[in-house]
Amino acid sequence: MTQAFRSFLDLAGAHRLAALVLLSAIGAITEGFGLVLLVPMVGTLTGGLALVDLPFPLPHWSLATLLALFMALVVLRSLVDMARALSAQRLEVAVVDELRRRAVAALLGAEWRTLSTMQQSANRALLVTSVDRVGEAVQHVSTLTRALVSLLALGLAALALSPALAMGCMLAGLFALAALGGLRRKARMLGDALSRRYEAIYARLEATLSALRLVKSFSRERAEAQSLADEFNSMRKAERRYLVGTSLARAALQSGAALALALAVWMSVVLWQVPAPVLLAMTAIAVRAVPLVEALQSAGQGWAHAAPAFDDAQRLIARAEAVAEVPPAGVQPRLRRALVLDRVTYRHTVERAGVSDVSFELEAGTIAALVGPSGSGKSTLADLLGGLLSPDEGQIIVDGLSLAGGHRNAWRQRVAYVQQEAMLFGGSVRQNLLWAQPDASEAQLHHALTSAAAQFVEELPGGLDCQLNEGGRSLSGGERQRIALARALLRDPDLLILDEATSAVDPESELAITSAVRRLAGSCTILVIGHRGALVDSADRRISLDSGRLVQA
Ligand SMILES: Nc1ncnc2c1ncn2[C@@H]1O[C@H](COP(=O)(O)OP(=O)(O)OP(=O)(O)O)[C@@H](O)[C@H]1O
Repeated sequence: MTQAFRSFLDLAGAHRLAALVLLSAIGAITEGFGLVLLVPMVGTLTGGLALVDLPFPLPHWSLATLLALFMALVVLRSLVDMARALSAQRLEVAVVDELRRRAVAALLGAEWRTLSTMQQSANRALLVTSVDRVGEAVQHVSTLTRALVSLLALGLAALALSPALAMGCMLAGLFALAALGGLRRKARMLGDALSRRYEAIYARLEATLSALRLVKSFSRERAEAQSLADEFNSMRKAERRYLVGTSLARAALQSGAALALALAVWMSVVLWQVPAPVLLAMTAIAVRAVPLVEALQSAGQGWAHAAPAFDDAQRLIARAEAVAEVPPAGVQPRLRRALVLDRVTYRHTVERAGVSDVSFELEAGTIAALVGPSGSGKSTLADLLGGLLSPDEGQIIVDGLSLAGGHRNAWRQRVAYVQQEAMLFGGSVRQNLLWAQPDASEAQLHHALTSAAAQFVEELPGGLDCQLNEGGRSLSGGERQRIALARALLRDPDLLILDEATSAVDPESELAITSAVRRLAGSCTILVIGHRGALVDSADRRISLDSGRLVQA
């Protein structure tokens, strides 16, 4: 059993699979029974019933009774078919939703160390496109189930009517499916290639759309449009190659089936003198079976083509779960005395240290400026202090409590972070603020805005309810930074990390923010990362890094 099929079984749940198989079986039995009924019907019509010699007794019902029974079977079958289609759809939704839920939960629960190195465009491709392809794969499993069960029922009906003929037809069908196995394997390869194409398209799209300003100012519109078109073309080619495979299989099966049917009719009439009512019912069974064999082949190819999406999703889940964070500890660290770094070393890669052997103590309620040249390890140190990263060596201690295991995760709830590229969400200013503190009162929102020198919000159309577009791009960089600061303040943090948080504001706003931040000193410990400016100058002390090492504390 392949890995993809194992994950399908795991996600589908036994009761949903059982419902699907049961409904397919009822549908198939009804159909098989209806086809067998053709024998007494045709026999009654032609008067040839006496010639029919079957291993089971045939009912001598009137034509009206037979037709009524036939009708009842057709109605029953269409109702069962409807229920089966609904059950297949429920199965698809359940598998897709569960897979997406697991992937999102695994991603969000993973350590920042791994998350920060993942290619997020590949994750986006996976969560949107691959998961949809998983939906297709599930549809193929439903089709396979229905086709297999129907063929089984038709096979039994055929065996009951004419064992020799039935065996011959079954062998021909099996031979055809085996001969087309290569196309199923090819579909799997093409499915893998398609996954890679989707990842490339997402990466390309994301690069272009997030750099539109750059694209326009460098007059790269045509070149970007061309490279996007090239990506889409290679995806279309991958899709077309798969389509060629399925069309080829259908054509081969149809031609093979016509030949097999002609041969079977000839042998039945000339060699075995099969009575006309039986021959007619057998032909009806064969005519019904051929599209089912086709469905089996095309669903097999479809499954093989879509199954790599299952593997991709499971790979992501396994990778993220392998680095799952320890859940937050029950005891939440609080910073009321001191935050201590004790010989802390963090390596981004084996040969690349972010910070090395750093030790200092930060007194609670003070403002510290973390300075140093570009690449000296400031952001790495901020991520360590904020509980996003854990040291490879040494430890970080908050009021005597080491931030190891679940304590580091719990500590993050006491930290607020404002980064240089202030990240706002599409929606109102109010929604952006409440995101950090959902139960904040109106007064708290206004107070946070005032503390962050962001009173300009009151002047925006709608004030707090002013709608921002994606990423808050309808505001200037400085305005975004001040709203981001207000959002951070709403968390009432023990540690506030300001990573170049005033880089985009004008001198007047910087002074306003600096005095607001100074007012916070005492109630909150503040780490200001930057090179220069009023905020850095206002700090109580400077912690200076160079090449990941402490040069002043
Ligand atoms: N994900 C990563 N993988 C590998 N190396 C990394 C990674 N992130 C940072 N580094 C390296 O770690 C070192 C410290 O980087 P860091 O971002 O902490 O510096 P910084 O002082 O904040 O720089 P800047 O002022 O330019 O933002 C640099 O040499 C950087 O190239």
